[in-house]
Amino acid sequence: MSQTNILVVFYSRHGSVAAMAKHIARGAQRVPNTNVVVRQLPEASFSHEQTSASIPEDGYPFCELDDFANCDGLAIGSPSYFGSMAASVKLMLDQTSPIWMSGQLADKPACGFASASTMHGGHEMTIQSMMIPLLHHGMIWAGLPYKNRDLIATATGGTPYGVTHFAPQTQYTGLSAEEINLCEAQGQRIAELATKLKKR
Ligand SMILES: Cc1cc2nc3c(=O)[nH]c(=O)nc-3n(C[C@H](O)[C@H](O)[C@H](O)COP(=O)(O)O)c2cc1C
Repeated sequence: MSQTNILVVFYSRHGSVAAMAKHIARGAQRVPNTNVVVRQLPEASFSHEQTSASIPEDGYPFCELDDFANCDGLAIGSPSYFGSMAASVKLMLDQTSPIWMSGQLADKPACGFASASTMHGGHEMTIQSMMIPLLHHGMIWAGLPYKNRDLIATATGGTPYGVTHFAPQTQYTGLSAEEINLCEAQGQRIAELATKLKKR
C-alpha cells in the first residue's frame, strides 16, 4: 500500500503555531506508513507585492499548491488574528481554487490548530474560520474527541474543534504538557483517519 501523505501547513510570526506544528507532525509520524510534509506560509503583503523571498531564511519550505493536491490528510494552523485566521493562511486557501472544482481534497480529513494570546480572544473562532473553506473543498473535519483527557485537564489551550495554545506573551514561551499531548493526539488522529479513508 502506498504511503499516507499528511500535510501540516501553518503561518507563525512569533513561533507558537510553529511549535504546535512540530508536535502535530510528531503525532502523525507515530502512524505506520505515514509521510509527513511540514510547510510554512510567508507573511502576507499589504501592498500586494511579494515581500518574502521565495525560499525562507529558516524553518520549513513554503507551501505550494501541489502540497495540498498531494495530501491525503491536512492539518492547518494559524495565530488568532482578530478572532480569525491570519491573512497568510487565507491567502493560501484562496490559491486553492484550481483543485477545488476537481474535488482533489474532497473526502479527505482535515483539522485546524491555532494560538491566541488571550483565553477568550478567539481560539474556537479561528479554528472555525479555517474549517469553512475546507468544508467547501469537501474535506471531512476532524476535531478532538473528549476521550483525550487533556481536553478536560487543560487550564490553557485545547478545544474539541481543534487543538489550540494560550500564548500570554508575544514571544513563544512554550506549550503546556496538555497542549503538547493534544497536538500529538491531533496529528495522530488525522494520520489514522487519512489512512482509513485513503483509496488504496
Ligand atoms: C494582528 C494581530 C491580531 C491578533 N488578534 C488576536 C485576537 O483576536 N485574539 C487573541 O487572543 N490574540 C490575538 N493576537 C495574538 C496572537 O494570536 C498570538 O500572539 C499568537 O500566539 C501568535 O502566534 P505565533 O507565535 O505563531 O505568531 C493577535 C496578534 C496580532 C499581531
